[in-house]
Amino acid sequence: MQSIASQTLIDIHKLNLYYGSFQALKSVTMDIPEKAITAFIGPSGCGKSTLLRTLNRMNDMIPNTRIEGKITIGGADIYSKEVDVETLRKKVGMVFQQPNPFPKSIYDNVAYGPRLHGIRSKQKLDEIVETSLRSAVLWDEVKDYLKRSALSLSGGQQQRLCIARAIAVNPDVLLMDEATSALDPISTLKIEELAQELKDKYTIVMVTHNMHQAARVSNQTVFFLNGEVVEFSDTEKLFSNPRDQRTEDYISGRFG
Ligand SMILES: Nc1ncnc2c1ncn2[C@@H]1O[C@H](COP(=O)(O)OP(=O)(O)OP(=O)(O)O)[C@@H](O)[C@H]1O
Repeated sequence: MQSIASQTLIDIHKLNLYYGSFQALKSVTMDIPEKAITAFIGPSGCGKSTLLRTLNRMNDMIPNTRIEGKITIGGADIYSKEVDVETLRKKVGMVFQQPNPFPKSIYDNVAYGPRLHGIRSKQKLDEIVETSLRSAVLWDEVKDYLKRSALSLSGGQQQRLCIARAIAVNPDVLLMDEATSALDPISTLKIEELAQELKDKYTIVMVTHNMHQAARVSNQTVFFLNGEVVEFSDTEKLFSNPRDQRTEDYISGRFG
């Protein structure tokens, strides 16, 4: 992927995160550019998902979690007391490893967020549902079945529905936590292509176990080890000419 020069949207500064007495993130500092795909890679347990969860405060839901340091998104401190977490999560949507549509119709899944945020007009909701499903490249497959249960869709379709549901509330950021690891290769490819399209409008941060996916899809890659950032580079550079020996060992398959 060619890197694109763009502005920082997410600024993480000296972030420490503790689960009880265990320190899972150690002085993590990075600038994540807007409208690009940033991938987090590293061996199991290195803190990728933990860091991703801090970006929309999903870690608030985990007991005994404590953080130090600062994260700003678009200049606003997301851990400040004034922040309304629901509003933050609207702006910073998330897609998980297992597709998790609600046991509702396809339409109601996408309309859920907009309704929650006060949109009542049927015409407006129809419009949002169509646009979101089109953006998630699912519209053509489901347009005649919008009343059907979301659970009747295939895993790959369900994941695209979850992306449509996240898009429907007009976020700035999309977090993807191993969003393709439960999918077959063709569905995976579709999500990767979709991410490429979505990055023109959204800032995407993805955790992936699959280095090839990071290399194929992302503009920037961050390599983590034991809760620390080892290297943050343009993806092409990180995979072709890593700065750190540990990155080289990891990408060449010597561990992890
Ligand atoms: N809820 C929790 N309570 C206690 N420790 C946790 C919790 N969640 C994660 N950890 C620990 O924090 C460390 C980082 O975990 P995290 O899930 O962020 O890693 P990861 O790089 O995403 O791993 P994986 O690739 O296996 O998903 C691990 O040692 C993990 O055991």
